[in-house]
Order: sequence, then C-alpha cells, then structure tokens
Amino acid sequence: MAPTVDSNVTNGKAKTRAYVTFLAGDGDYWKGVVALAKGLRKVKSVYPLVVAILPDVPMDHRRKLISQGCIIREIEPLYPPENQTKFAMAYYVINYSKLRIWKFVEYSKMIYLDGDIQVFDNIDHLFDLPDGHFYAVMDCFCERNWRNSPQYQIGYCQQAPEKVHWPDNQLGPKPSLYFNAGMFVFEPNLSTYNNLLSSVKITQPTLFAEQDFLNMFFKDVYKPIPTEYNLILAMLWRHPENVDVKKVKVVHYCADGSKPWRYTGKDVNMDREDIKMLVNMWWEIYNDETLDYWKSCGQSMGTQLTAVDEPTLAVTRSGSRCVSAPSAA
Ligand SMILES: O=c1ccn([C@@H]2O[C@H](COP(=O)(O)OP(=O)(O)O)[C@@H](O)[C@H]2O)c(=O)[nH]1
Ligand SMILES: OC[C@H]1O[C@H](O[C@@H]2[C@@H](O)[C@H](O)[C@@H](O)[C@H](O)[C@@H]2O)[C@H](O)[C@@H](O)[C@H]1O
Ligand SMILES: [Mn+2]
Repeated sequence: MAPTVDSNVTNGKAKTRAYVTFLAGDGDYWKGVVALAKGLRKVKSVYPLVVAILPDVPMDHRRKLISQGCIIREIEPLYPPENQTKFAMAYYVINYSKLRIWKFVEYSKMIYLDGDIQVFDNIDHLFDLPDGHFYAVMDCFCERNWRNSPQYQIGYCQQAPEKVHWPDNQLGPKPSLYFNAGMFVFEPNLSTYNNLLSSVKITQPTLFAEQDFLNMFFKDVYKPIPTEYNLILAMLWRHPENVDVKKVKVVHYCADGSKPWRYTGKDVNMDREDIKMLVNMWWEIYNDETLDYWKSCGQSMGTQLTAVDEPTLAVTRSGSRCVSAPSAA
C-alpha cells in the first residue's frame, strides 16, 4: 500500500507557518517591512516574517531586514501579458510578482501582509482557520482610484449594498464579493502556483492588477474575514458605520498620502485626528529600539549576545527564540 503522504511534511520535515510580505525596488518600502517585523514582535507572534524580495532590492536594505530577524527569499519578477491597461497606479504592474509566494511550499500556511500594513494585535489565531479557503477582508470601491470602474460610476459599494442597488439588467450580474489583496491567509501549493502562472499568462490585466486577478482566481474559495484584520483607511470616511476602531487589529496604510514613512498630512483626509493617531502609532513601533531583533533577542535569551556584524548574522527565528546560524550566504 502506498505510504500516506502527509501534506504537512516536506522531505521528512514538518511544515511550518509564517507571515510573508513583498519588497520591490530601491525605494523606501523597506521601512514598512522593518516596522512590520517589529510590530509582529511587539504582539508576540510566534511565527517568522518571510520577505519575498525582487532582485532590485539593494544589499543594504536586505541587511536591515536580516538584522530585524526577517527571512529573505529572492523571487523573480512576474509580469502580466503585454497590455494597454492603465492600472489605477502605474507601479501596480510589479505587484504581480507577489504571486511567487505560492511557491513557498516549505510552509503549510502563510499570512500575506503588504509592507504598508501594521499589526497592532496578535492575529496568529488566523493560521488555525480551516484549510482549503482563501481568507481576506472585503475592499471598498468608493475612493477616486476606482473612478474608472463600473461600480464607482454608479456609486455601488459592497460595503453598503443597500445604498445603491446593483442594476442587474444594465451592467450584467452583481460582482462577487471582492477582497483587498494587501492581507490574506493562504496555503502555498505548487499545483496552485502553476495554475496561477498559466492563468496570468492568458488573463487581460485590469485596473487593480494582481488584486483583480486574485479575486477572479480564488472567487469560489474566498471567505471574507472581518474588517479588523485589514482596515483599509478609506473605510474611516467612506463607511465609518462598518468600523469599530477599538477592535481594529491590522491597519493598512493604503489611502493616498497615508504611507507613514512619507506622511506629510497635506493630502485629502490626512489631517484627520484618527489618521494622525494611526500614523503616530506606526512611528512609535518603527522607532522603538527595544523591538529591534538584535536587542529583543539578547534580552529573550538573557545573555549578552556578543556583538557581531549584524549583516553576517543569518538568523533563523523559530518562535521568539533567536538562533544564530552560519553567516549569511
Ligand atoms: O515600490 C514598491 C511598491 C510596492 N511594494 C510592495 O507591494 C505592496 C503593494 O503596494 P502598495 O501597498 O503601495 O499598494 P496599495 O495597498 O497602497 O494599493 C507594498 O505594500 C509593498 O509590500 C514595494 O515593495 N515597492
Ligand atoms: O496592485 C493592486 C493593489 O490593490 C490594493 O490596493 C488598493 C485597493 O485596496 C483599493 O481598494 C484602494 O482604494 C487603494 O487605495 C489601494 O491602493 C492592494 O492593497 C495592494 O496590495 C495591491 O494589490
Ligand atoms: Mn498596501
């Protein structure tokens, strides 16, 4: 009888779980990833943060992430088919590369978080959601960057479907529930990965790039999870009735002008008191030296770790333990 294959074992090693984010380019998104690594540490997550990086991420940014205990995985860029699409934001084309994370099959389950997301409350329990589904928070269609979509043009939003009804006769069937692709719970899997890739190659790109694609691809297995797991900032002024700020666990700084590391307060809605508070909360974590991996590691082990050149420290963190490994390749 063929041995039973335990899908949770790879090469005899039990698969583990991890958070994963994505970093591209030589710009300042690395600050978001550093803050995310520190935020996960602050809420005492027991899982590591993997960073899928494109080859164009400079060495000094990689060093900063390694010294914050991140596990760096270089991925190849993935582009959609040649197209004339005008993405909502031109740089969205690089976000297709996010799909490479389905190849991280040494992990049984992962939670993807954009680099402009911060976790303010422990969400490790999401890893225990039943397998076989794609979990994410529903998006909102009311911001101006949706202006070229049929939903926006008739004023329809899934966050308030009773406000403007979807006109079945004119615009075809009502769209399925649509998630924001800045945060999702998924299971890496090679056959899913291969299906994603072959599907990307034949799918005409649309406004929200890989987010639209993922919504189409996972339509039948998508399960919405509450807004508190990915607060799209625009919800604060578009659908405040759907937001209980006291319950919010994850904040997604995706509204125009809200990226904390670039925040000036001059963009529309950015002078709101709640936005100022959330941006300050992000900076408090980013600047909190007690959350630096190296320092928190020394404290947690109760020993004064000998000072080594941080970039040579390739760390593998299982749980909150810090284990130094042979120097980084
Ligand atoms: O120059 C860039 C643009 C995007 N990203 C990554 O791609 C994600 C998605 O882009 P973004 O969050 O800006 O999209 P939004 O959620 O604001 O639409 C970011 O969070 C980063 O993780 C990056 O690393 N470098
Ligand atoms: O490449 C498409 C991107 O689309 C999404 O961002 C959008 C979307 O949420 C809109 O609904 C908001 O209005 C907008 O501000 C925000 O930027 C994801 O957050 C991001 O990870 C990525 O998939
Ligand atoms: Mn984002």
